[in-house]
Amino acid sequence: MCIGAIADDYTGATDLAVTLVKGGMRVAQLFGVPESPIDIGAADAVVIALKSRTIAPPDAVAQSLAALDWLRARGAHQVMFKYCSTFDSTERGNIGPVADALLEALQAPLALVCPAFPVNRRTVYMGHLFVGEQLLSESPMRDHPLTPMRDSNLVSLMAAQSRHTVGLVPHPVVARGADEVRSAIGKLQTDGRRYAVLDAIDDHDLRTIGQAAADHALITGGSGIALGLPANFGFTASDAPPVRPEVQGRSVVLAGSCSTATRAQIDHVRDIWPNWKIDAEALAEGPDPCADILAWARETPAGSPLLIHASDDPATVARVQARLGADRAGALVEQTMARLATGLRAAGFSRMVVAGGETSGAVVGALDLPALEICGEIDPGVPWTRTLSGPPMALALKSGNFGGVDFFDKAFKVLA
Ligand SMILES: Nc1ncnc2c1ncn2[C@@H]1O[C@H](COP(=O)(O)OP(=O)(O)O)[C@@H](O)[C@H]1O
Ligand SMILES: O=C(O)[C@@H](O)C(=O)COP(=O)(O)O
Repeated sequence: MCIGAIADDYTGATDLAVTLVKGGMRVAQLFGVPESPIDIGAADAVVIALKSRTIAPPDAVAQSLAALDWLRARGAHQVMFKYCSTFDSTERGNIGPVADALLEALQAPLALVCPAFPVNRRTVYMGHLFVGEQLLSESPMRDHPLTPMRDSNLVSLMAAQSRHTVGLVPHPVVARGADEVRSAIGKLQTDGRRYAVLDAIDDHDLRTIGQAAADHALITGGSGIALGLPANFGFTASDAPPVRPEVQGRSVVLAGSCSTATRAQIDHVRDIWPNWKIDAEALAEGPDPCADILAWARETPAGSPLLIHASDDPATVARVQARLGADRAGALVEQTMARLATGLRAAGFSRMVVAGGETSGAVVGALDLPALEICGEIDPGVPWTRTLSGPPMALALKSGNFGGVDFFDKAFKVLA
């Protein structure tokens, strides 16, 4: 195994997996650390997806170290810790604590920090993370239900979460190529820094950084930083046609993401597709709406995909959270989505798009899927996947802010 990756959520894991597949690698994507022997075939890279982004930091560290042990026991040459391209985290973590634990376990002198993903307009300049034209802290990510991002400076964000010191390799150095990057990293190391934030504003920068990181034991970042990694192991970009999951059945979108992109995608189909809006606040009082929603789904004519969503605008989410608490509100919606997913699968909905990282974690957990095969990409960072066990299903786990406005429609058209 050339690369062993640990992703802090399920959508992020498929995002990384498809990047490595496009780089020419055979990739196995697993959910959680396997508890029993699992066949990873001739995988060049294994991505272990955890749902560790917003859990208590000690739990995130323990799960990540267990994943690291599993990957190292199978010969992983280089380890990547994948987190969100918008650095989704809180002051207590979990990016810093997990990175620290991995750094120490691997006895790595320093690890790179680079969430840039330019194709989805996440760039890093002078250590500051931008989403499109806006600083992260001025983007809609400042109102994320679980990880509101109110600072854009990756050096200070990482320093606040980590026990170690953090330096910067600024863009003018990255633009001068891999040798300059290596030497800047060496200087930071000599100064006692254990993390280097790297600027990257386009894919060329990311390939430079990947090249400079060839002998690093640990790399941390978004999927963008993985663009340059397969080449270090002799892989060349795949020109194989995208695999289409050949799965028959009805189509449904389950959306628990309240991100701007998902809300626009919902608006795009809401007047066309049969849809059901889950009232997050009402979930606390009951009754459980799942039976009614499943009956509605079964009775709705099969001609169109269905949309089931809890997504709301920031002001409404804030009101619900003020009443229920952010964690409880999130958990109630996630548990509802999880129950719906199993009921929908049983009712023949075997083509499913799930919008939202935490939501995807809850759904995949309920469907009890140990692994997925990565198929063709729908929009950057979001592939179709196919189940490898149990009833055949095509699943697309969509990061909240990924995908064009017509993503839902486009996803099912690809399968038609
Ligand atoms: N109406 C709502 N009110 C409060 N929380 C909500 C609502 N709808 C969804 N949520 C929660 O918001 C969180 C969204 O996170 P996630 O699924 O990771 O989406 P994203 O990928 O956009 O970050 C989930 O925990 C979800 O259950
Ligand atoms: O890096 C990214 O932006 C994604 O791969 C990702 O991790 C997104 O997380 P969610 O928006 O919570 O799905």
